[in-house]
Amino acid sequence: MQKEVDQIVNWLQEQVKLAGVNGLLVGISGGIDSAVVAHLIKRACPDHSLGVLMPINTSEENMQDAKEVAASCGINTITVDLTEARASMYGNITKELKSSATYKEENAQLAKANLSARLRMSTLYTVATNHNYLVVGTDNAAEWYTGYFTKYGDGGVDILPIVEFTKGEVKELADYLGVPDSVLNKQPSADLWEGQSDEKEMGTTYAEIDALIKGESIPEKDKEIIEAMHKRTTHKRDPLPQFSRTI
Ligand SMILES: Nc1ncnc2c1ncn2[C@@H]1O[C@H](COP(=O)(O)OP(=O)(O)OC[C@H]2O[C@@H]([n+]3cccc(C(=O)O)c3)[C@H](O)[C@@H]2O)[C@@H](O)[C@H]1O
Ligand SMILES: Nc1ncnc2c1ncn2[C@@H]1O[C@H](COP(=O)(O)OP(=O)(O)OP(=O)(O)O)[C@@H](O)[C@H]1O
Ligand SMILES: [Mg+2]
Repeated sequence: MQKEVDQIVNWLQEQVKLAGVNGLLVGISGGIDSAVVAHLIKRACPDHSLGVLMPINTSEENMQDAKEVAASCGINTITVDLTEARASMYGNITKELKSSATYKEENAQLAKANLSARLRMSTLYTVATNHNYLVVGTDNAAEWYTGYFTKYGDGGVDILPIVEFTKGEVKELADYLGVPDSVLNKQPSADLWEGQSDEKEMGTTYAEIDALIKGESIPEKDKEIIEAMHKRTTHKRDPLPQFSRTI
C-alpha cells in the first residue's frame, strides 16, 4: 500500500510540474472517494492543496464527515454554500420550460441533480483559476466503467488519480491513509437527492462491478445492468465527436 500511495503522490507532483501550476484542489463531500483524494493531494502538495466543501441542502452529518476528512489529513478548506444558487438557477430554468410547455416532470430529478454536480464543477474551476491549481477528480474504476458520474459535472476535472482503483481498493487506500471510520463504513451516495444511494440507483453493487472489472464471473442479471450502463455512457469516456471537413 505504501508503494502504491508513493506512486500516486509522485504522479500528482509530476502533473503539477507538467501543467506549470501551483497546486491541487478537490471537492470534499464526506464520501470515501474524495476523502482518499484529499489525503493524496495533501501529501503531494503539503502547502498548496485545498479542499472545497460545497453543500446543496447537505445534511449536517455529511458536512461533519467532510470536516473530519479535512482534519484527518490537515488539508486547508473553504466552504461555498451552493444551496441558494442551485435553487435560483433551477427555478429560473424550470419556469422557462414550464412557460414554453416543454417541462418533463419525469426527468426533473435527474436534471436537477446534474445541475448540482455542474455548479460544483464551476465552483471548483473558479477557485482553481484564482489559485492557479488543477481540479482533481475522484472517479474510481467502477464509476468510470459504468459512467456513473455527471458529464462535465463531477466528471469535469483535470486529472484522475484513482481511476484505476476499484471501489474495494479505494477502501483499502482509505483505511491505510487514515480516513475516519464514519466515512470508511458509509454507504456510497452521490447525495444528489434525499435518500439517494449509488447501489440502489444502479440496481447492482460495487462488489459486482469491481468483480466484473477484475474479470471474475458475476450473476447474469448484474452483468447485464453493468454492461448496459457501460454502453450507454461510452460518450462520456470517448473523445468528442468532431465534424471533419475532410470526410
Ligand atoms: N450518445 C451520446 N453522445 C454524446 N452525448 C450524449 C449521448 N447520449 C447522451 N449524451 C449527453 O449526455 C447527457 C447525459 O449524461 P449526464 O448529463 O452525465 O447524465 P446521466 O448519465 O443521465 O446521469 C448522471 C448519472 O450519474 C450519477 N452521478 C452523478 C453525479 C455524481 C455521482 C456520484 O457518484 O457522486 C453520480 C447520477 O446519479 C446519474 O445516475 C445527455 O443529456 C446528453 O447531453
Ligand atoms: N457536498 C459536496 N461538497 C464538495 N464536493 C462534493 C460534494 N458532493 C459531491 N462532491 C464532489 O463530487 C464527487 C463525486 O461524488 P461521489 O459521491 O462519487 O464521491 P464521494 O462522495 O467522495 O464518495 P462515495 O461515492 O463513496 O459517496 C465527490 O468525490 C466530490 O469531489
Ligand atoms: Mg458521495
